[in-house]
Amino acid sequence: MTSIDVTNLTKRYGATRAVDGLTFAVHPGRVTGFLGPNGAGKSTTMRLILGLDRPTSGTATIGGRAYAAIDEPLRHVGALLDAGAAQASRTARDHLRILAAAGRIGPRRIDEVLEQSGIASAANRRIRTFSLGMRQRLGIAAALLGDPAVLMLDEPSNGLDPEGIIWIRELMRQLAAEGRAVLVSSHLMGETASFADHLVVLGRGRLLADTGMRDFIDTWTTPRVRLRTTDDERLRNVLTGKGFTPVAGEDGTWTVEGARVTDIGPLAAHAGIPILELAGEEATLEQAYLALTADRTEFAATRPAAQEVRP
Ligand SMILES: Nc1ncnc2c1ncn2[C@@H]1O[C@H](COP(=O)(O)OP(=O)(O)OP(=O)(O)O)[C@@H](O)[C@H]1O
Repeated sequence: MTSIDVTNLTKRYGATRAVDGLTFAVHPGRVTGFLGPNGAGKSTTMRLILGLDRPTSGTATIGGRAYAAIDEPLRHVGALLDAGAAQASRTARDHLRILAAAGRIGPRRIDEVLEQSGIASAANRRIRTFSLGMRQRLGIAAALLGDPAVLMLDEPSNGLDPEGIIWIRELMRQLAAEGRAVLVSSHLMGETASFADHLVVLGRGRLLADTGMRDFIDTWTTPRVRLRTTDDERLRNVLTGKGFTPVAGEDGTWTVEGARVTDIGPLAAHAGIPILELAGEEATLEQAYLALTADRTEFAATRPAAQEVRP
């Protein structure tokens, strides 16, 4: 089982610390979402892991080895960093053929990954005729070519249509279920929530969070319950008496911050208050992420949406 291990990794570009003392691991068998505002250092970290840039200090290893020390690296690590990098005058098949030959990968894999990426019917077309989504699929096909145990994908949903977004989500879940280590950067919180088990969040090159998805959401959001009753007065009195602050909505419902249905249901039952509706409101990854970045004020400056986050 192969992991990615980043240890005290720092990369300076002149006065900019793109990556600053970063330590985290990407474990096999799960999808790790890699989040952070623009310029947080996600792409730089991926480039350092792939040996495309040299760290100022610290290490990044895959299965305990630096990328440059791995024999036949395409068989161990697949990466999608810049889907625009493929030479536009080549066909998709030729592009993959050249990569396969360089990585000493048998040509049989080419058809498999073309099929798996949904571009088999366009295999003999020149890449210059490809849409952004097709280029993205070709980049993913290239990443899968060596059947690697580790995958690193930078914004893989970029340019994909709704069907493509569902495809990439299912593909990542499948790759993790097969026991691979999958690191995926994204700015799309709804998307990330749909495929990631674990999160690594960066801000200005530093680690802000390294935690399970559920824990992250629970830590950075407050639960909330919405309910409706025929006896508003008693409901308000009972809940206020228990330290809650129910807020009446215009549509006749009440909202209670900091409460779960398991808090409110038994209280109402015990007091004999008729309940017409009782629902917990699921907090989202986006709310949690914005709360985290709002809490660290240096990351909130460019994020007015943070004001919409529940306290
Ligand atoms: N080759 C380079 N030379 C100088 N500065 C660089 C270089 N590459 C990255 N940087 C700087 O390093 C910081 C981190 O950039 P990076 O692209 O890693 O962030 P990111 O989290 O991937 O951002 P985004 O979400 O916008 O892709 C930024 O301030 C960026 O300007």
